[in-house]
Amino acid sequence: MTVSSGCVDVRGAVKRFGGKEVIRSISLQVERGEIFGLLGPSGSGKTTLVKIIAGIDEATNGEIYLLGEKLPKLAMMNRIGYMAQSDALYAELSAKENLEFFGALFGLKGSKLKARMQYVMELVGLGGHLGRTVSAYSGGMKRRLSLAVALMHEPEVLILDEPTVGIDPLLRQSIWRELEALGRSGTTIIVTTHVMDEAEKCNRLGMIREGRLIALGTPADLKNQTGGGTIEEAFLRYGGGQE
Ligand SMILES: Nc1ncnc2c1ncn2[C@@H]1O[C@H](COP(=O)(O)OP(=O)(O)OP(=O)(O)O)[C@@H](O)[C@H]1O
Repeated sequence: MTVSSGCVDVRGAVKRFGGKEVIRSISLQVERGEIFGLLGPSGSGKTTLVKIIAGIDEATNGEIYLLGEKLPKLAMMNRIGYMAQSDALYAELSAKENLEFFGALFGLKGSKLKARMQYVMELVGLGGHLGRTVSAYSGGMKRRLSLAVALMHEPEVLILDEPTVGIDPLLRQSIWRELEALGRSGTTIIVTTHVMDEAEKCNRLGMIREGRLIALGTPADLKNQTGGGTIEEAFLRYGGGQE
């Protein structure tokens, strides 16, 4: 048996939908406690790749290891927090009921469940809105609640698909501070974005275009290698622009 290196180890991942190859042999490793950003234009394959890493979708070819285990593996779901691009919440229930439901799925109950609910809601700036029905939440509040849900069971690996869309700059900053703190405490974070200032906050970045990984490195390395401009310029230099 091959031993996988890193906390997340993607080896030659390929994904085809029908005849169309949307992930074209991507390999990358993410270390424990790293914040790894996937940057790329709309339709480049970011969501498809993170779904494969989260074990929600299966690669057509290639191997994915998470925390040393080869995917797919059902037991890994307890160790992963996944926040999808569209919010998977029960609109007719309150935030508290949503958190209780998802918490229960991960075996949380009693005082632990309650404490965790309070903690994650404070973290995303929704401390005062536990009792409110989700249908009365704004788009940004739903995003924040989705993040709170993903954090409920203290996952070792957190996979976030465009977590800050629709969230105002101030709260976005505070969420990023929390992500950085989670990273420092050992949580591994994979985040997709097309916001350049968020890309700057990642420890390392993978730039994706048309299903291919076109560059991989720290934001500073990627900028230096392309003449010291911005991340956006680096992305274009690596050939990341839209056709
Ligand atoms: N279930 C599916 N069936 C067929 N094609 C799909 C499916 N899911 C994704 N695709 C295609 O795969 C490609 C990559 O899509 P994906 O959603 O991964 O891109 P993305 O980089 O996350 O884009 P965005 O930033 O807009 O979310 C697109 O061409 C998309 O149409």
